[in-house]
Amino acid sequence: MIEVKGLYKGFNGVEVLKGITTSFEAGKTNLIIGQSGSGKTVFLKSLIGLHIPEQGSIIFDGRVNTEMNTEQKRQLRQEIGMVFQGSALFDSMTVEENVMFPLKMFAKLSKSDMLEKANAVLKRVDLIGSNLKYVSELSGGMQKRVAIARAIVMNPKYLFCDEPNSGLDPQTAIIIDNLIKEITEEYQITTVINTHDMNSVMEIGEKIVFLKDGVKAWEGSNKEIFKTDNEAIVNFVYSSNLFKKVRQAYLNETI
Ligand SMILES: Nc1ncnc2c1ncn2[C@@H]1O[C@H](COP(=O)(O)OP(=O)(O)OP(=O)(O)O)[C@@H](O)[C@H]1O
Repeated sequence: MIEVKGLYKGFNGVEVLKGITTSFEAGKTNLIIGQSGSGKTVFLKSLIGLHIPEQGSIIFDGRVNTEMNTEQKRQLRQEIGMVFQGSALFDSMTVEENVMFPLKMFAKLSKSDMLEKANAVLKRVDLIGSNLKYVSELSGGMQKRVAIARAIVMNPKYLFCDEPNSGLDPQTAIIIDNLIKEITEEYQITTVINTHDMNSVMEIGEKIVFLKDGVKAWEGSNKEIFKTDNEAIVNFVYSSNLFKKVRQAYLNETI
């Protein structure tokens, strides 16, 4: 579980995050949504430790970020898996080498133990048989699977995903979303996903934090989004006519 308390972060005197308080439970897919420029990336980077907040705290299963020593921070970094926008894989490496990369960097394992772990996660993401292919030979959806396999190979407690299904067709995007959701539940990972995708919100948004101008304007689940009368979130999510109709049908109990 990650608890966030009164988080402030700004740049050159301009506040971007303005006192965010929320929490993200283990085993759940937690989503951060909001308009462009609302502070989602700054928030995600603050959670990962790439930005140092001016005020507030981030508590990782009881460990307060501001109270950790160097060794504790190093330990925490090893418990974090990341899936970046665009996958951020190494083109010059095979699938297997990409997945083993974190193990080579952080774990003292024999080649055969690394291979065993890589194969286990590649199996989990349905990529067995692609071990020796180069990233450039894979489709976008397969590349995301490799990125997910690499993110979970160290058995992370926390998984951060930045726009994990950007650039994918809607069907593949939902498959990738559901894969992340299943893995999150299976391994009881605390997963936080930064997304623009309303399908993801509806499909896997077990907890949604909606940011507006650096402030948490709403939080709740995908089911609650249908019922809420919070104007900010309704206007954001139901900006399309289709979603407006779906919401109305849900409220009228015709779906
Ligand atoms: N390193 C930085 N230095 C200065 N300003 C920054 C920096 N990073 C982000 N900002 C500013 O913080 C604000 C929020 O940016 P952020 O990237 O978090 O938005 P976002 O919600 O992720 O947007 P998008 O959906 O377009 O990715 C923007 O006004 C941006 O210019």
